[in-house]
Amino acid sequence: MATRTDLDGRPIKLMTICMIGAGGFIGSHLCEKLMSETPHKVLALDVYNDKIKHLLEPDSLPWAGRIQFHRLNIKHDSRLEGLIKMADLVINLAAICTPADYNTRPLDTIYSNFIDALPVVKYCSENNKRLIHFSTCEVYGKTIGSFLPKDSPLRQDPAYYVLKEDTSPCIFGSIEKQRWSYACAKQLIERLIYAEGAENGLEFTIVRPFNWIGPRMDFIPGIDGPSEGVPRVLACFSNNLLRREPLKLVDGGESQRTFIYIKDAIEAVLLMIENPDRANGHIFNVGNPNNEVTVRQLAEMMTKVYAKVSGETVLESPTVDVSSKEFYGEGYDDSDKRIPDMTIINKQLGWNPKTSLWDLLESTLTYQHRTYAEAIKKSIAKPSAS
Ligand SMILES: NC(=O)c1ccc[n+]([C@@H]2O[C@H](COP(=O)([O-])OP(=O)(O)OC[C@H]3O[C@@H](n4cnc5c(N)ncnc54)[C@H](O)[C@@H]3O)[C@@H](O)[C@H]2O)c1
Ligand SMILES: O=c1ccn([C@@H]2O[C@H](COP(=O)(O)OP(=O)(O)O[C@H]3OC[C@@H](O)[C@H](O)[C@H]3O)[C@@H](O)[C@H]2O)c(=O)[nH]1
Repeated sequence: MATRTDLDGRPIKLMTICMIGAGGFIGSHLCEKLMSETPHKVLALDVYNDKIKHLLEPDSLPWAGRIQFHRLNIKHDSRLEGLIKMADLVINLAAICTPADYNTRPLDTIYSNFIDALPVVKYCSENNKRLIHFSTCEVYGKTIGSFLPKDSPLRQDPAYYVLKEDTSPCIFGSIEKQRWSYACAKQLIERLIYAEGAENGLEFTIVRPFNWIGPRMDFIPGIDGPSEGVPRVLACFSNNLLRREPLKLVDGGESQRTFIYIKDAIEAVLLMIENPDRANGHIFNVGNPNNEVTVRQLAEMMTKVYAKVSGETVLESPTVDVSSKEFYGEGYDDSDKRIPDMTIINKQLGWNPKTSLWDLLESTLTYQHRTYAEAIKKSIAKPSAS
């Protein structure tokens, strides 16, 4: 391999990366990228490894020996500190991060996103290890604009809705709206990491992903996850399309999101990994401001794209309205709109997202159809005994 250089033309040093939560959606794509395009070594830690099995076996893979899986739960495993000590860089992705859990399992959500991350931060700080920690765009909560009257012209002013790392406030709902248990726990761990940087010199980067989507996200209920489970919206809508059921629009599908293709986002993470001088001490929004839709528009686009890639007709009523109380239960609330400001990541890393929403849905739904259509047909033909 030719000498690889960073953004400032310096040779990139070979690293051993301790990746916690490597078996999840983002972790699987990051491991794939690191194995296929870099010479770095990965200590992959997770409770599961199904999504990275293709990188671990067989032994003849070109990167054999560069990725090592350690099955462990960071809640209670004394191997954690030793593995962190072996690494040059720690990336923490481990978390409960599906909205259906925030209001129904608030304790697990807070423990997972705050308490369980504490030893990781502490071991990094004590052992002088660089940390890239995955936070979330949810730390911004609701936009300032959402509190203005519906007909206020200020709602059109980006100052009232674009989310900026260094100036936007974090606006959550009341305590009984347990939806915010996740965002609040993530905010506190961000503050703790920032304080470790300020007081003890911890070298850190905080990533705030804005709805990264693509293949291997979450699970399809009843196929590779629990039948009653509620994954994030991409998997919910994929499941509905695969089963020829109407897509469920929570509270009218009026919330707005910007979706980014996982492969674009992973490019940004690789730049952070390999350009520590430009990434350390920063919090980065990583999203695609050009791909904004309401959830209703997302449902309509996914319906069209799925018809194209599967060759199936569209249902007469492709969507159905459902209340958030019915879908998620008591204590659900929502972020109204999420547009990332890209100034900081652009300036520090020169990164920009590339893939349009239509294109990313086309490749993702092609994957969903290829991976799940047969299994769904079989499960429908042979309903489980009850
Ligand atoms: N995907 C997104 O759009 C998005 C958006 C915002 C924030 N994030 C953040 O990015 C990170 C990764 O998200 P993802 O989408 O890959 O989620 P994911 O659920 O697919 O991955 C998380 C992984 O962490 C593992 N994990 C959880 N608790 C663990 C523990 N105690 N010990 C060991 N492993 C544990 C899980 O088994 C899972 O494989 C999370 O911190 C999440 O909050 C993701
Ligand atoms: O079937 C569904 C599922 C979801 N939705 C709606 O679709 C929107 C997006 O829902 P998602 O499940 O993808 O999750 P959210 O965007 O609300 O939160 C996510 O944001 C960033 C991360 O930290 C987490 O991965 C998650 O909290 C929400 O408004 C939700 O109410 C539906 O209308 N129907």
